[in-house]
Amino acid sequence: MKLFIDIGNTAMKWRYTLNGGVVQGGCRHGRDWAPVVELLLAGAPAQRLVSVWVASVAGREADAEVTRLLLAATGVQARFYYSRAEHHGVTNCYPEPVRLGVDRWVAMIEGFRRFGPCIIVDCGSALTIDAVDAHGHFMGGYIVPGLGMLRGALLRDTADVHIEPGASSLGLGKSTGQCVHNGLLRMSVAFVTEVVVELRQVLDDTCKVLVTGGDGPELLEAFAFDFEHMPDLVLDGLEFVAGEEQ
Ligand SMILES: Nc1ncnc2c1ncn2[C@@H]1O[C@H](COP(=O)(O)OP(=O)(O)O)[C@@H](O)[C@H]1O
Ligand SMILES: CC(C)(COP(=O)(O)O)[C@@H](O)C(=O)NCCC(=O)O
Ligand SMILES: [K+]
Repeated sequence: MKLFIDIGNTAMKWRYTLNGGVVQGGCRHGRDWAPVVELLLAGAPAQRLVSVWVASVAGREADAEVTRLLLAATGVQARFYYSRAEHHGVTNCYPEPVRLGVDRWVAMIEGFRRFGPCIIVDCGSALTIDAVDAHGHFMGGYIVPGLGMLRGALLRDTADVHIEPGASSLGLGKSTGQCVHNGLLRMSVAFVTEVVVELRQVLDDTCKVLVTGGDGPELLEAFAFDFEHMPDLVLDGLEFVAGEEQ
């Protein structure tokens, strides 16, 4: 049985693969790693764990702690995949390739492998948009705060903005909560839409747009362009690149 883990800045997502079967889970981690690893292991199928591969953007301290916890509990040494200059036909445009978030990198490799040129929208703690052309060149991307971060900033930096959870739409808000939810949704959707429209003039107007990330379901309701919702794109990419490593 193999274990693949995607550690972002808000949530940890995991996937066990065992002779054809797949068991997945995920939760917000709050950077409290012990209970999250415990939860991850509690959901493990009763099979011998042979390998653990991790794609993490949570920082080296988090990586070391998760590695320690997994080793103590399973005896297996977690292996970390990091962004690089080129892999599986995708070339990295960063001057220092390893600085590119590995979640973005493995998503690009998976997207290019399956669709060729693609635009990847990851609605995570940060909202990222990345473009890969027909030659596998990572053209570049954008990093902006995700919906959770935007709401948090408004709450933290204002005295009278109190946000109750609520559905969001693109319409004018008629309460503080609605003004915030709808405003942040509209701002995020407008940004993504403008970039997609522009990139589809450069890449190809049928270029696939792949939407992933925890806030994906909320944003894609409002997208007016066609897209593929691929909530497991990062885990899919990690499983692919890990499978090719010895
Ligand atoms: N289990 C969860 N319950 C509610 N919201 C979540 C959950 N996990 C993630 N989110 C929301 O999704 C966003 C994070 O997306 P995700 O892609 O899961 O995280 P990461 O950035 O850690 O990869 C945040 O805005 C957060 O509010
Ligand atoms: C941009 C990110 C924070 C997104 O991570 P997430 O929202 O999934 O937590 C992550 O890809 C990252 O830490 N990147 C490193 C900087 C870069 O990609 O340029
Ligand atoms: K992510």
